[in-house]
Amino acid sequence: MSGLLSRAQLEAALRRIGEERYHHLHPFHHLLNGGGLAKGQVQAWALNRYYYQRMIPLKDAAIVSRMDDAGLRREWRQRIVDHDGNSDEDGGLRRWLALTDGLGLDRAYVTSTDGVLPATKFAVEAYLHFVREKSLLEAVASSLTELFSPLAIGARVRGMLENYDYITPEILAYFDKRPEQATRDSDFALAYVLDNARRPDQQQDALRALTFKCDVLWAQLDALHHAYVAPGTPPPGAFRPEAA
Ligand SMILES: O=C(O)c1cc(C(=O)O)c2c(n1)C(=O)C(=O)c1cc(C(=O)O)[nH]c1-2
Repeated sequence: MSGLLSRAQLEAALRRIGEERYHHLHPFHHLLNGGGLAKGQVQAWALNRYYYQRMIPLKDAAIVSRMDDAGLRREWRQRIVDHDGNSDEDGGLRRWLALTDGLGLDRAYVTSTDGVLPATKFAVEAYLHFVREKSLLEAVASSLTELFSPLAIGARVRGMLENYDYITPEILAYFDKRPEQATRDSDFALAYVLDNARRPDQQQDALRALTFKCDVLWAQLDALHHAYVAPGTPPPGAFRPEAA
């Protein structure tokens, strides 16, 4: 059994999980950032990730519904506003659709989610089930991948702008706001986890929750890689890029 970790040790252990398992290490992201993908493969990435984007506010609403404390709910509900906006014209989800529009995908096809890979759906839905079924501490800890997203997003935006002539700053506007929002959100979630994981078993739960979430992100990229890079066999009914 592991003993009780100090705050600093727990934080270091959480950060180590990100260094070892976060999706910036995935080969599909290396291809995406480095210009190694054809346009159809970039479309497949944006189309599949729409499924993740769309689940995030549902996942955060599930977390809010489990919080007894009004102050906590007030803090967490901002995440839902960030994604849903205050009208159809703004919010992260709307900006994600600007990306899929900009890549030439049909809006109705994207929002139907018909072309999304089954494995993407299973991974993303596992995240929603996790935050509903596990403790609030584990649900909050599972959001801590956001500690690592600003660096990953910076490298992605730089790489995509440099390597694909059809990618513009407007198309990638979704990512403009994320680093600041992710830093705010993950600072709050990290303090919550460090304050509330007081027993060794709770600390291990928090570490396992973050590992689980890294797996959710990794599995989405595995699915993309298998379907669209090698061996390149999308399952029946999934999005198929047009021949170049
Ligand atoms: O582009 C990325 O690499 C990336 C990663 C993550 C993440 O680490 O889960 C999120 C996002 N983006 C993101 O845009 C986002 O809104 C978001 C919400 C959450 C969450 O778990 O609550 N993660 C992420």
